[in-house]
Amino acid sequence: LPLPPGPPKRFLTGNLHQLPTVKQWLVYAEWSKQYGPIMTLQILNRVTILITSAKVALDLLDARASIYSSRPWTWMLHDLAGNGSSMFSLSSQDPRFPRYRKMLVAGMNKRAVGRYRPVLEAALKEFLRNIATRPDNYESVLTTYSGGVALKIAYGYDITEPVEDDFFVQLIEGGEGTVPSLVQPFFFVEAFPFLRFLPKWFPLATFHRIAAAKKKILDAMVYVPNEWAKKKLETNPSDSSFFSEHYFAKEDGGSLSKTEADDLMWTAGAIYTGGAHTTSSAIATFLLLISSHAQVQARAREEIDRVVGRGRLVNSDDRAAMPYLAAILKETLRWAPPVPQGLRHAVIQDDIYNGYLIPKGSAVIANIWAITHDAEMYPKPFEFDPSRFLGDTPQRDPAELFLLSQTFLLADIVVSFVFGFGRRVCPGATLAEESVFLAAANLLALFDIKKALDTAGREVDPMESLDWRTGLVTIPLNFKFRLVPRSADTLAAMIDG
Ligand code: HEM
Repeated sequence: LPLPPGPPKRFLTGNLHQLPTVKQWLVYAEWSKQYGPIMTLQILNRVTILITSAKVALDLLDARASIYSSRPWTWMLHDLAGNGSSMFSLSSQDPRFPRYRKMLVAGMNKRAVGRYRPVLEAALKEFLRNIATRPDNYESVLTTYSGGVALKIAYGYDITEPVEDDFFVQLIEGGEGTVPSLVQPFFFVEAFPFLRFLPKWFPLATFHRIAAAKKKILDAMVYVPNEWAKKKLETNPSDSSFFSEHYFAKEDGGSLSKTEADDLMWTAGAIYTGGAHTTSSAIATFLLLISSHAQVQARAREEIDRVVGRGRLVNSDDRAAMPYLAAILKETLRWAPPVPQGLRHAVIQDDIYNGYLIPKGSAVIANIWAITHDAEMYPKPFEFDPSRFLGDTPQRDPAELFLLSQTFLLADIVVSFVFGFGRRVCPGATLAEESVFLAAANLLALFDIKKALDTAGREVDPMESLDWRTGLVTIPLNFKFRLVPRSADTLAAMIDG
């Protein structure tokens, strides 16, 4: 059977010459207009299947999740950079996979997230104080918010002031883009593994030097917080976090086995690294969109004032009473999904779909951005229109949570599109939605979110200079907005109190 169609290949190197280096999700979406919703990208002996429609993604990654939930193995990431034990890289057939997922799901499901409420509320106040004074620095302020929540939940770590000097914040910021830099460009060692025996000093062995530099960063992101958390628990065993709960979980009060300690290190690391940049991307997009859609903003604020009044911050219990804000957040995630091409899946056995062969071991990329911009499912996909999720015939929620049993998918949720697919669906989705809701609702409650002004005092369209970061997690770059407190007294009382 043939492979799915795709751009024409060259002898031996296949599509190497066409491999996009920036904003791949846009390029793949463009190709799909010519080659259809399932395509092949072949580089030497490595096959990648690109999916750009919801139907194909759900047919394969959800309906056939038992064979499509692995990760492609790469020499650079798994072997040379030593990241094979990470949750994000682990094969679905590895015996650690169900153990990791079980720990993460138990630690990040709805009930668990409810217990983290005080953490979220403290981080929220810190965030509101920071964004009020440094709106132009939104990227760093947002990373501190989402990274701070993740660090506190994972390890019980409190970010220190000034945040620019906080070692863990720097680790998060420095770690951004490390994994994509190992898997997105094509390294010849992937096709010719014997190259890994080249000595490290050999002039053509640049890949060795890249892998070694990235290994340092990736190791630091897991080992350093792990050692910090262990030390902290020696002096303060009552501290509560994902880490401490597992550290003291032995019924007989004994210490963890090597395997248990390793599992804990990698799962806590997954919360830290998974949570650091994703939520911040969604909130940045919210700021971009809401600052340029005054009517949507006014309607959302009216809803918040009606439900909460002006005397307190919005909290998680208010969420159910705010359908319009819920629609805005769905539309934000649809308009710019934070992980636009998802994480690569891999298929563990030969499969056949619509007369095409999907060979065992192929990487499978479901282009989430293309799916949420499919005009058949979301008419006028480039318009920001929260009302598409309201009324009698709402369009499909791109981040819908379905409750399923723990045993079936090793997650208590299956989420459509924005949070990924099948057995790899994002275990942090509930926490993410909660953190984004709190930030968005309170920004609206406390500030008029306006377009920035130029030197002549005219409003600047934030879309004019807009760009997007290339990487696993994207974020809108180079836009400006203004936060005008609705009442300076209320603001001070709420966020300092
Ligand atoms: C708006 C915020 C977020 C978005 C859009 C998002 C999206 C995603 C996506 C698309 C995947 C890949 C799923 C797949 O392979 O099909 C993923 C995986 C993952 N996410 Fe998230 N995520 C978000 C927030 C978070 C948070 C807050 C955490 C942790 C606290 C987290 C932890 C993880 C982990 C550990 C994985 C790997 C799961 C696995 O490999 O089995 N994410 N996320």
